[in-house]
Amino acid sequence: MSTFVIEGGHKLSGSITPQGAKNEALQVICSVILTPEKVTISNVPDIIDVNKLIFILGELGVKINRLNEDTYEFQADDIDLEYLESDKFKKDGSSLRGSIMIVGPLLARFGKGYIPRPGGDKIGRRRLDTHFEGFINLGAKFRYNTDEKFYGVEAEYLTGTDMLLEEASVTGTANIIMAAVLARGITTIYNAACEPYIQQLCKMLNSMGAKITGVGSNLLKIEGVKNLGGCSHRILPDMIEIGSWIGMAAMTKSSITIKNVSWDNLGLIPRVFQKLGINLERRGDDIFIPEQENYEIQNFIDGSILTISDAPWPGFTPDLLSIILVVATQAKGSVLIHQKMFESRLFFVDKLIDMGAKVILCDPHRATVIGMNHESSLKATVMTSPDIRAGISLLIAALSAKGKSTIHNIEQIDRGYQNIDERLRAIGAKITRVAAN
Ligand SMILES: CC(=O)N[C@H]1[C@@H](OP(=O)(O)OP(=O)(O)OC[C@H]2O[C@@H](n3ccc(=O)[nH]c3=O)[C@H](O)[C@@H]2O)O[C@H](CO)[C@@H](O)[C@@H]1O
Ligand SMILES: C=C(OP(=O)(O)O)C(=O)O
Repeated sequence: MSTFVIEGGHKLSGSITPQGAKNEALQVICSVILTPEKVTISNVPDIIDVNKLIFILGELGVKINRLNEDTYEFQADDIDLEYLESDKFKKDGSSLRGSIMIVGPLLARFGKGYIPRPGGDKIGRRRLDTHFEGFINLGAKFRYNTDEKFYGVEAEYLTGTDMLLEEASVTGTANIIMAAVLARGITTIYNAACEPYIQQLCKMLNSMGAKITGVGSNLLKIEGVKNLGGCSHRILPDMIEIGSWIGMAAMTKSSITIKNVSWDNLGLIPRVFQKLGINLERRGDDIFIPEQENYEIQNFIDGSILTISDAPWPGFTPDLLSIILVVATQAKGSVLIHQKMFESRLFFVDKLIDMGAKVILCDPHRATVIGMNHESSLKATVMTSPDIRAGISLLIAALSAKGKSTIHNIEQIDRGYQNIDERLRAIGAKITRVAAN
């Protein structure tokens, strides 16, 4: 377990460039399984989760050629399906959430897809029903080994159909799309997730020869094709990282420019930070955040207290709520944070309370934050990162706190943030990585 030691209370300045999006990378890298031809993907983030997925593809027999630091060429022309039944795969596949998305493409192209219960953040129940109901609708046979927690789907071929998803699951939608592109006939997916990650996946698949319409909406129409070919694809900047840096600038009273953010793909993200009173300017495709001594939370028009909650896209992403919460601790005013999707993502507020933040955890889904308007700073402390977004939120809290904080279990942060300590040091953060013995 490695650790960050952070000396807080220093202003940051300069510019930071977001990495490629983790959640898009996990989808588009899985899609290379759909074709025997070469696929080139650029702006791939160098993070633990993505590297684990690339490793799994390599074990599956995909040829992987790293063309430069962030660009890979993949070729799935000699897949070893036996690996899927090995103990090794049961271990490798369960180490991240994104591995679940190899199932759809494997099923579509090879007639079978297996996966151990995937990992990812322990932030409450994370069911996979949407994925497997989708495959079953396309004609696959499903089995689940409860002892081994091992899922499997098989089909000689898949047949397009109309389906209405019970929930707009992000990875579930991606998985079903990747299965349906090679199915016989037409599939419609209603209540589809439509995050930029999904839009990017659809654009990439279309450039490989798929026929997907409705991209960006919650109703997708997919006309199955016989084969897909190669393509080149560039991953968008990581919108969750961008939100993290906006929050970090406000909490540390710093002036920061976030470069090349692909503003048009950020949805409500800038607006929600503005509701906390944070000034930010669009400059070309950059976001400039000026130094601000204070930021004041806007109430609703009728004067009632602001609520910020998550919702499937184009609603506000749940992955930024922990960051919004920490930033609110130093705002002027109060806000209710309502994390609707996940059951255990707000428990980290105990650490913020230890640091002096005024937060009431109303129940596992809701927390009221009474901002301190920077009148007293958070106190440095020792903490452990429970999940990726709580981890970055605690890191932001530590950067704003007076004194030396320690964050253990930073692998949880590294799995989604590339070289974070080095990049933050470049803009003035005093952060040191202490490797595990
Ligand atoms: C690798 C990856 O891409 N992970 C993301 C993906 O996870 P993932 O695809 O695993 O998450 P899902 O979209 O399936 O659902 C997340 C949770 O929200 C609940 N739910 C979902 C949809 C809905 O309409 N109502 C609802 O309550 C689900 O029951 C589940 O508990 O999407 C999540 C939701 O944006 C993000 O937090 C994760 O970062
Ligand atoms: C919850 C997240 O990731 P994962 O789905 O990989 O656990 C996240 O990125 O915030």
